[in-house]
Amino acid sequence: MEKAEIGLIGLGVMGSNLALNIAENGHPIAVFNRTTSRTGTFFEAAGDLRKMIVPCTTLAELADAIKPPRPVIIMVQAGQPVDEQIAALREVLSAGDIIIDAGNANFRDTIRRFSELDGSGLTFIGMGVSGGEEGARHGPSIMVGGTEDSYKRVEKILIDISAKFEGEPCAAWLGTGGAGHFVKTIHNGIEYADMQMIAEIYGVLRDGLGMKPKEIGAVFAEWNKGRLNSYLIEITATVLAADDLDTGKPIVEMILDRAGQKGTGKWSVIEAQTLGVSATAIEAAVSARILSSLKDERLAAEKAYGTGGVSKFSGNRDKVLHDLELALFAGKIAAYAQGFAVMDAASKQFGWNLPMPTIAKIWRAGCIIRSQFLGTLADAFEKSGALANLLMAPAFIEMMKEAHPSLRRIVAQAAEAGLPTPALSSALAYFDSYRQGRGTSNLIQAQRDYFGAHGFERIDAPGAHHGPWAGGG
Ligand SMILES: NC(=O)C1=CN([C@@H]2O[C@H](COP(=O)(O)OP(=O)(O)OC[C@H]3O[C@@H](n4cnc5c(N)ncnc54)[C@H](OP(=O)(O)O)[C@@H]3O)[C@@H](O)[C@H]2O)C=CC1
Ligand SMILES: O=C(CO)[C@H](O)[C@H](O)COP(=O)(O)O
Repeated sequence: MEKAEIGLIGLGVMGSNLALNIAENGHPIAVFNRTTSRTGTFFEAAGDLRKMIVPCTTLAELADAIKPPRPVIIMVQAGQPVDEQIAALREVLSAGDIIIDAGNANFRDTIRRFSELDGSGLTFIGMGVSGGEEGARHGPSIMVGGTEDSYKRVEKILIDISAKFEGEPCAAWLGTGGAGHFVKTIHNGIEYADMQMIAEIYGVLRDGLGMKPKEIGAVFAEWNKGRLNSYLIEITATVLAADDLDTGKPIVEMILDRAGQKGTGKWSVIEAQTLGVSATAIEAAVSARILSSLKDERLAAEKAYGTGGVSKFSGNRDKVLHDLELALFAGKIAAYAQGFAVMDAASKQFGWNLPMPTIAKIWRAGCIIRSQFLGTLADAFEKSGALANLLMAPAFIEMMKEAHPSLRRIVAQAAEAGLPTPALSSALAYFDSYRQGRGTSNLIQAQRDYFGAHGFERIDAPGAHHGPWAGGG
């Protein structure tokens, strides 16, 4: 076989599928994995695609198998392993070659890696990839950060392997430096919020309405035909309908209620706070995963407090179901408004000039949060240009006006019933705070001035002022 066009390190879930995707799209690829037996197993299982794949047992072999200038994708665990692979690649690559980190890197690490590679002659790209195993194999959403020129050098391969939405590729250059990994991080933050709000609605259906998994699955399947149409709603319906092969019981009932997390949700929240952007639904989703991990404490607390006060939902069931659908939709709007506000602030802070309509468009297919809603969102950004907040786009004002009364009823009834809805409640509080022209921070300012002489602004005169308590705090 002629030399490969590209190399890939890391044949785990994502790397192996990306490699097959690249090969299937007609690009010969050289592959390497730390545990070499995995490379052999991968190659054996590649079937007809073997003719497009060069399995390598050392990085020197990998470098030698690729036609210069050599692009090499690193798809390993984020963090130290990426630094180790970059250091090892520097020994075997030469000027003009391109290192592409395609894992879920912290964008601050990506920025550091750009500066560490500066002057080395090597080009670096930090690239977010979403879509899980299936996306990697058949078309992920690809978010590229680096110079536009370096993107151009690998654009053909990335476009070929990406998901397509009505023929449009879901891969794009988004900005310099850490832009691609930042956008992927916020994608995941939104993913956390989407998943948490779906889980909260599942909780209301299970504990508030007493429904069984298959019935709940049918509700989600029905919702998937409407405004909530999305990959996450679709898989929720599928998961709820599935039975455990060992016990024959619904599989969800056999799964421990303790959610894992690898860091991107937490990074979203840290960056939102650092940038001074309110992202309460995402914060609540990360916190909910943290609380979920305290299984033993939660069991002890249930024993201490009992479940007294936890009651069923009342009222007409069809009406409650309709409210739940709209509540989830309203919560989704608030979470996306927050995620895009965080990206807007980061774009300004880091000078990325992030293209919001493009981001919404490349998330319409391939990625975990793909949905019909993202098309509406892309339209809103295209029509409105720069938006202070998605909640101010005319189409979203209309949608939120219709949906927020349902969110209010569901959050209120869930609170009465003793059912936790942290992300939905936070989304509602965010919306109510955002649309409240006269808030309550005047009192906070008065308190701050009282105890710390911090001063406050007056509504009727410019400048800094102190209250009549000055000197007495
Ligand atoms: N799974 C998913 O849905 C998604 C994952 N990602 C990101 O993609 C990246 C890879 O994830 P995924 O494929 O799921 O992970 P896996 O656990 O399936 O595979 C991890 C890979 O990393 C390699 N690796 C781990 N540590 C080292 C090291 N110190 N040096 C060299 N290689 C190492 C492993 O090699 P070995 O076989 O030798 O252990 C293996 O090839 C991560 O950054 C992840 O966050 C991004 C989008 C979706
Ligand atoms: O990037 C992804 C999806 O977009 C990965 O699946 C990621 O692992 C999800 O995050 P976490 O493991 O923290 O739930």
